[in-house]
Amino acid sequence: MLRYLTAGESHGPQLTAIIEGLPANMPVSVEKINHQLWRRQQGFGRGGRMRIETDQVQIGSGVRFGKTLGTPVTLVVDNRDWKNWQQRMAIEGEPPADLEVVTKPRPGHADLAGSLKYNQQDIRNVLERASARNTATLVAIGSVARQLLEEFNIHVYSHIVELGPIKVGPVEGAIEEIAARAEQSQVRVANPEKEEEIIELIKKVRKEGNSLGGIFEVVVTGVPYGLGSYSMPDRKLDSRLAGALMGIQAIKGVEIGLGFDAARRPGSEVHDEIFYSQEQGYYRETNGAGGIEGGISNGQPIVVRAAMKPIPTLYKPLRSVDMETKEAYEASIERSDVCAAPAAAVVGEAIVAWVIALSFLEKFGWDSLEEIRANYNNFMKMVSER
Ligand SMILES: Cc1cc2nc3c(=O)[nH]c(=O)nc-3n(C[C@H](O)[C@H](O)[C@H](O)COP(=O)(O)O)c2cc1C
Ligand SMILES: C=C(O[C@@H]1CC(C(=O)O)=C[C@@H](OP(=O)(O)O)[C@H]1O)C(=O)O
Repeated sequence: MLRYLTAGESHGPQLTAIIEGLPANMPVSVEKINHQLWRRQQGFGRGGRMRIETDQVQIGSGVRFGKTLGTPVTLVVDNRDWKNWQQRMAIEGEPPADLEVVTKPRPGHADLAGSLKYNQQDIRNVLERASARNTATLVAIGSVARQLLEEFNIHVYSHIVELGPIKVGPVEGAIEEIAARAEQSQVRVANPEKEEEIIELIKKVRKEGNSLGGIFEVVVTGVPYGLGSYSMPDRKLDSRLAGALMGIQAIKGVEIGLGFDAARRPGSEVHDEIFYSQEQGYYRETNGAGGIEGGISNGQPIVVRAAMKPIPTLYKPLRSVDMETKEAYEASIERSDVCAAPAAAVVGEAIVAWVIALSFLEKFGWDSLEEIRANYNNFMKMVSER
């Protein structure tokens, strides 16, 4: 089974991920991982921390001469901010006498529930891991998954479809072109006319001490029939995608294909009719299902959207209560993102790539790239003959 674990605090020395279950002989490029890490750090609306960090991965195991060994792969990303936190985040010793203990929970963050659950008097012990800093490790593991998928011509793209109240609107072209335009945009939108409006909105919201969320879409092309299964809920490709996307900080909703809109339409305007031709085999003219029927990929592009709530740390804070004094307070904020939806889209791509790779290996085997390729080619032939 392909699986991963991540570890690391936001202001600790480093973030670590271990991937287990990758096939042997698969190319892994550090440069490609670093490129994905760089993409996650972009996007208008981010705060001061992104000027400190320049995320770079180090591979500590499982790869030799650029190829996997079939053994666990360790990925490490250093926190450059660590040097500013060494006393406050020391691994050993006593807390410094002047340590500022965090006792003021922010609505919308893990602060209150986390400090009660883990019996922490210092909310820093909660927020350090609840923070989305560790989405860097998700992008790193997702980038490795992507490199496996690329071997089979499977590609993952994303763009922002809504940001706060602004709908990007219909965007023209094939997904590759849409994603290429989004890649050039400071807010990952494929409609350049909307970019300025969105940037102005983020500036205004920042000035007001407020924050914004957004909705991003991830599309995967080249996915063969047969990933996932209807046989058990946890094997359904859609349930896996929804769970994985919901695992990203601040994601509050996931839609596959038409998603919530499917519930508002009659069946004739939802389901994708089936056609057959000698050249194409079975094909569809629509993709309301978003590439998944009965929990199984149906050969169409996978289309999934996720909704991110606004950032909880506000420069003009919401009302809360100091957990030590029980008094109402309005906290002062050091720094925060105002909008991180474009970054979340890159994390979304990564985690979607991970789920597709996991389901791909489940279908075609785990041990070596050559064996997987033979199984894949055989299955594709079987499908083309039906
Ligand atoms: C890429 C990214 C960046 C984020 N940046 C911040 C931030 O700067 N400040 C903040 O309060 N929350 C930020 N968040 C959101 C919080 O991490 C998140 O709301 C919090 O962990 C609570 O989890 P929940 O929203 O899933 O309930 C960010 C989320 C993502 C995905
Ligand atoms: C560090 C990252 O995002 C952080 C996510 C985050 C949060 O509360 O989730 C809070 C901020 O961290 P800090 O308190 O250090 O400014 C963001 O910068 C990152 O994306 O790499």
